[in-house]
Amino acid sequence: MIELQDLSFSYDNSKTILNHISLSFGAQKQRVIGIMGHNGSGKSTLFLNLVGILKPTSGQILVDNHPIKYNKKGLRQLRRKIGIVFQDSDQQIFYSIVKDDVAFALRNLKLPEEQIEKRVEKVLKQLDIWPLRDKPIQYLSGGQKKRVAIAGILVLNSEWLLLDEPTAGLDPDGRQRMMILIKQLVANGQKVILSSHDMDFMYEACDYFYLLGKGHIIKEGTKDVVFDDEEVLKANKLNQPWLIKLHQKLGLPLCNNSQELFALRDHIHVDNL
Ligand SMILES: Nc1ncnc2c1ncn2[C@@H]1O[C@H](COP(=O)(O)OP(=O)(O)OP(=O)(O)O)[C@@H](O)[C@H]1O
Repeated sequence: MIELQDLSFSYDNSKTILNHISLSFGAQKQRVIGIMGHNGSGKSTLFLNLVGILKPTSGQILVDNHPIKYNKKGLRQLRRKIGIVFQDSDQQIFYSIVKDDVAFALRNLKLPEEQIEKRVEKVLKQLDIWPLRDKPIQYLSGGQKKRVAIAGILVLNSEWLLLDEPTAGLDPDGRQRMMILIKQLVANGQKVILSSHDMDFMYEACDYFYLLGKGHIIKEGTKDVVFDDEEVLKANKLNQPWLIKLHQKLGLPLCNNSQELFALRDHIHVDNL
């Protein structure tokens, strides 16, 4: 469990980005947690606090009941527990060749080379980038780079994965692959925290949500609770997911995804269309 206790953060003293936030990720056995908020609401800042790159101005973060330690050893332990995939893949790609980049963190951990090769191969195949293994990273597309960045974190097999805008810049196929990957991670027992402006993606991928605005958690809950109020979403520059709109405006059952909705087609009747 990751617990934020009265956490505040500001980059300089002029503006508080996160303001006395207390919450527990994973307390209710959620597997995929969505952080929503408009541009500049502090989602990435929150993620950077969770992985110890930024340190709270006040308050603290506990991981499995232990406060984060900001020394070298403490941060190394934290990285094995919580992995982050940044919004901008270039921020976390170091090596020039795909397979070396993905192996980087494992080599730092001084694992046996044979084990490293096996883990790298498994992850590259899982993400469908095995054929790119010997390619220099600078020749990859944005979507391919994103997958390399994800691979570099997946090999660590951390309990928690933070995905900051994982669908940004991806085509519909890449978006669909990302959804499948999240489901695979959950099936593998891992937990995910993700942020995105793609409300339809968030709706389908996540089982619990936090809406961040003006430094506070404005709303939290399951999809039926958090997407219920269109005005609150609008005020935070977010759209209602289309499945919620169909439910609210046409009285259709609230479905978790399009397949669930289409499976109902013989049983639903829409008046006044
Ligand atoms: N390194 C920094 N120094 C000073 N201010 C920063 C820094 N990084 C971010 N900020 C400010 O902190 C606020 C929150 O930014 P952050 O990137 O966390 O928001 P976000 O919700 O992730 O936004 P987006 O949806 O655009 O990715 C913004 O006002 C931003 O300008």
